[in-house]
Amino acid sequence: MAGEFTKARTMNFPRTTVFGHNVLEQTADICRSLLFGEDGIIITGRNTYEAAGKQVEDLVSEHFNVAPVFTDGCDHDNVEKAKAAAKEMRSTFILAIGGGSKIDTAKLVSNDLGIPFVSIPTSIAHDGICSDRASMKNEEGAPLTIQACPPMAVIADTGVLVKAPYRFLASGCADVISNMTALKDWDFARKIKDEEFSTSAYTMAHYAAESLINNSTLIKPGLEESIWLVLKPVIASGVSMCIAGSSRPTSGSEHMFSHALDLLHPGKALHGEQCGVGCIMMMCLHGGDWKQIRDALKNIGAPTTAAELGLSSDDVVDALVAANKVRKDRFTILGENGLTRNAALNLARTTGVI
Ligand SMILES: NC(=O)C1=CN([C@@H]2O[C@H](COP(=O)(O)OP(=O)(O)OC[C@H]3O[C@@H](n4cnc5c(N)ncnc54)[C@H](OP(=O)(O)O)[C@@H]3O)[C@@H](O)[C@H]2O)C=CC1
Ligand SMILES: O=C(CO)COP(=O)(O)O
Ligand SMILES: [Zn+2]
Repeated sequence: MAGEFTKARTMNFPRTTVFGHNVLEQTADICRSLLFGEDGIIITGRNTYEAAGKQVEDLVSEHFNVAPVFTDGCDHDNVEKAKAAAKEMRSTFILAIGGGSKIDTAKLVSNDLGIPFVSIPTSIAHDGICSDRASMKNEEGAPLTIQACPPMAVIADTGVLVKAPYRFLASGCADVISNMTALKDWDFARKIKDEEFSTSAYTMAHYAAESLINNSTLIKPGLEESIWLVLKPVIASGVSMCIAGSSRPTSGSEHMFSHALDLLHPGKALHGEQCGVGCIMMMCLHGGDWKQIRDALKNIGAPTTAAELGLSSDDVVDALVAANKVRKDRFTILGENGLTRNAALNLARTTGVI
């Protein structure tokens, strides 16, 4: 006889996602349609205020009373600073205008204070612009991923994004392409460990990565059309995490390699760039088409070698050996014991990473 049915899930998604040319101009209307109260804060940075923050402030101030709060990276002090400003302003909403650090700060403030936020990216260096997960640094500077709120709305203006340094876009593409090995790891963990699995999250994350691989020759610097091609997969990748209720569809052994690099050799390369190179190597371990991953990254202009990441051969081998210890509860192709130094060296050499 079947047991009692006990399954239950909550999925939180962005309610409105607007992207394309000049969509920034819709910000006030979107805030009004979401029935935001009168007062709000803008979490932004010095560069990103210039790139879009000031424009948004001007656009919404006819209807709302908003004040910018300038933050740096997403850490405890910056989150507390933004929280204090939101409380002082009796803020009923937050506009996060910037890269991942500003959007992640807003996710945490929104979660802690129970007020909605709008994600207005000025660059797309990874797939966190519309996900419900925030990445912050702990007191030792080590990265920490926290379940938080997804944005109530995403407003991604291709005219703004095309002006950001191209390196960010290439990194964002690499982060999404790296879903390919995260998904193989997830399938592997389902088979070996009977891990909970979501076909819908899998399919969405896979579509996102495949679409960027297929369009890789069309993604170029200075082209608004390229941003357009990248946005939907990036959003889909974020939504796949909201469906799964974890980063499982988008973060596997390749992300563990990147997290290991952040711990051992911080600040050398961007998150997505590291995940892309990790994906080449982990795809080889899975026995998959790693050359397809490498070629797509090359077409886009993302790094495919240690040297392009600013790393030595030893740095890469160290991170490969450490990768399985980064998140022990996430089973991947690296297994429980990880790679030996020799195996790591062979893998990095075989794939031309070193
Ligand atoms: N939530 C998630 O899933 C993930 C989150 N992360 C987190 O995201 C953060 C990194 O995010 P990332 O997006 O790389 O960038 P950041 O928010 O750190 O921004 C990087 C730099 O780029 C500048 N910048 C951004 N947009 C523009 C623009 N249009 N023109 C000129 N300069 C610009 C920023 O300026 P300014 O100083 O004004 O902000 C900043 O100096 C880290 O905190 C990391 O931990 C990483 C991976 C996944
Ligand atoms: O970067 C992510 C997805 O691209 C999130 O992954 P983590 O949960 O490993 O931080
Ligand atoms: Zn990532």
